[in-house]
Amino acid sequence: MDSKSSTPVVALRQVRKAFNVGTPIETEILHGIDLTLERGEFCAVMGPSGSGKSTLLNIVGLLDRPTSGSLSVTGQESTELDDAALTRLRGHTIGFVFQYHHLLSAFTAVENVMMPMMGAAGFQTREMRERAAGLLESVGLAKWIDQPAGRLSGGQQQRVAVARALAMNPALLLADEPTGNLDTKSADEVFDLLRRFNREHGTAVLFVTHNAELATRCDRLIEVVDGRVTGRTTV
Ligand SMILES: Nc1ncnc2c1ncn2[C@@H]1O[C@H](COP(=O)(O)OP(=O)(O)OP(=O)(O)O)[C@@H](O)[C@H]1O
Repeated sequence: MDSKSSTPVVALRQVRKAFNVGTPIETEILHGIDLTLERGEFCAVMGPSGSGKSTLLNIVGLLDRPTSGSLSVTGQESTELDDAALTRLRGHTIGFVFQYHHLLSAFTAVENVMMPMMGAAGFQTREMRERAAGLLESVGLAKWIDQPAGRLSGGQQQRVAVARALAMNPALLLADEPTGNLDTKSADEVFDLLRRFNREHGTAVLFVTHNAELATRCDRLIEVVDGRVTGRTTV
């Protein structure tokens, strides 16, 4: 293994997060999280409601900063970066899928998948469209690429959201209950897609779920309870 591929995709050391809930009162939500995610690892995150899973994902996704501790993403120490550098690192390294797809419903499926590429330098429109169409084909939506996203079913919309998350071929995919709003069949399909991309491209995945059956199909399961990682189970 060369030194680049042996660098973890994510490494958190003693990460704490407190929120101001009315000056000068602070509530600490994450209490010193240590977590490493290697290239190609597919890790489920479970835990009770309110335990801090989304807060953790927002920090790993560089959407929010830790109050203290260190967080490196693909070897770059995020706490040393300014907001513009964080945005660049996020855009090139991390894809997101949420419980609600957050697509722009008036735009077509292919336009939605092109969006992350539009924000990055160096893509020609034709190249973006071809890549987006290829991704939609790979998630089984070749026939729907020019359909407005708002006219697709819930499962189809979530598959568009997966294709959009993969548009920049991210090293890391953060999925916050991506199947939580879907029927069992669509949930299975979306999970299988994430698993397939993980295996084919070595994309590391943090997959927050309340679904114990899907969690057993991941490489690894961690549990967040009261802002601490408690379980470290290999499934
Ligand atoms: N911006 C904020 N300001 C204050 N408190 C916050 C903020 N964001 C989250 N919290 C609090 O942090 C705690 C953890 O919330 P979080 O959303 O991370 O939990 P979760 O484990 O993802 O829950 P769920 O499974 O219900 O989605 C909650 O008590 C929540 O109210």
